[in-house]
Amino acid sequence: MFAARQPAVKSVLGSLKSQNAIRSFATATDMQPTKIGGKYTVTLIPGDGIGAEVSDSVKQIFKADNVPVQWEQVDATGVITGKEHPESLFKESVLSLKRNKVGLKGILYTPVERSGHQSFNVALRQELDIYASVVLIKNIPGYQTRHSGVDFCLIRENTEGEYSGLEHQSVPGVVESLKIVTKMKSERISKFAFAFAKANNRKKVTCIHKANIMKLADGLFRQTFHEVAKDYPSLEVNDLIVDNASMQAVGKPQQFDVLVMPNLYGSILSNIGAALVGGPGVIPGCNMGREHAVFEPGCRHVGLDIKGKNEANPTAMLLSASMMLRHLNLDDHATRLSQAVYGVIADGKVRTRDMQGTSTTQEFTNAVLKKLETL
Ligand SMILES: NC(=O)C1=CN([C@@H]2O[C@H](COP(=O)(O)OP(=O)(O)OC[C@H]3O[C@@H](n4cnc5c(N)ncnc54)[C@H](O)[C@@H]3O)[C@@H](O)[C@H]2O)C=CC1
Ligand SMILES: O=C(O)CCC(=O)C(=O)O
Ligand SMILES: [Mg+2]
Repeated sequence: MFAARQPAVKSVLGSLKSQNAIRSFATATDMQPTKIGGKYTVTLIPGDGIGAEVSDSVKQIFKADNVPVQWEQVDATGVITGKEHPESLFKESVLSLKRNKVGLKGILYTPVERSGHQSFNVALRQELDIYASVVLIKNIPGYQTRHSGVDFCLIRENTEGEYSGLEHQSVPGVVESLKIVTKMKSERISKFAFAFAKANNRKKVTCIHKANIMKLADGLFRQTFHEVAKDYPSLEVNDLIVDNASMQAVGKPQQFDVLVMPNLYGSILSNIGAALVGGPGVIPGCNMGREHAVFEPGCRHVGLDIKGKNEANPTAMLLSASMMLRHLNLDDHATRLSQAVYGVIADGKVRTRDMQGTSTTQEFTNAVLKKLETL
């Protein structure tokens, strides 16, 4: 069914093909978004930093293109203003996502200081069990970077590993930080990666780990990966230590196809991957679970330094929104949106500062709106 609806722009964004597979995987696991009066209700969490600006770009474009989505916006924040503790808004955003099953999200700020609260981004992924982070790293047509021929996909375990948040001080000056790796979660993320690779005609799945040092934790992840691999004999399989993988990603990224890894390595490699093809402002992503799907920029940066400056690149949020539309079976709107965004970048006249341009967020949005009229 999904193969028959291959989007016309697949040569522009091969990842759209991958998005079909993300959707088919999700659909197979019983996910039913809220739909009222022909419109999907989608939770929108703009997030902190540049979140409001890039979400506004999505809202303007959805409205102009008559996308049948109505937003249920929750202005959750990780910033403590002194007036109100952000916990209640965070809980509201989780409830909204549980109701609607589908969300579009910016990034919530997490204080670095010890007295600060836990990451709401991480808590949300754990609460909804959206266990598979999918980030697509692919050259953008018309935007030249050091490497061409980059096209790989990061599948990252999203709910445990180094992000378990379990730390304690045994005695003053000695801290233990627990990295949790379970057989069950290693198995399901490996299965997701292989199913994803097969559905997208990918050829190779690489497990990224540090099993030479973390023999028990990463050893379990790696061993489980190889056990699951036996069910997919048509796919090439290998594994790579994360340090080497980082070096290879910078030096020869064309060798990568689908990579599967524990949580922290996914954060690092998604940042390296972003830098390979255009930066944090252009990488879309999604977080898939059995029941919920939350779409968010793949590089996951809050961008407090450019908040309110009309400077942010909305591409990552727009392409995440396009992935979301495909997940909702709104393929035509999804394709129009990604085609318009890629078209504007390829034209080369309107680009934001992170892509060496001078255009503002709103000017980029206006250019996408104009491009949509031509499609
Ligand atoms: N209090 C403040 O004003 C600031 C605090 N921070 C600290 O940084 C932490 C989080 O920051 P990080 O994750 O390190 O990275 P980040 O959120 O600072 O982002 C990394 C870089 O990518 C840029 N960027 C991200 N998305 C972009 C987009 N769509 N378009 C253009 N540029 C984009 C940002 O402007 C920044 O230069 C915060 O938790 C905070 O501790 C960072 C900056 C300012
Ligand atoms: O939640 C946060 O504040 C940052 C987490 C992060 O770096 C990530 O999820 O990649
Ligand atoms: Mg990160």
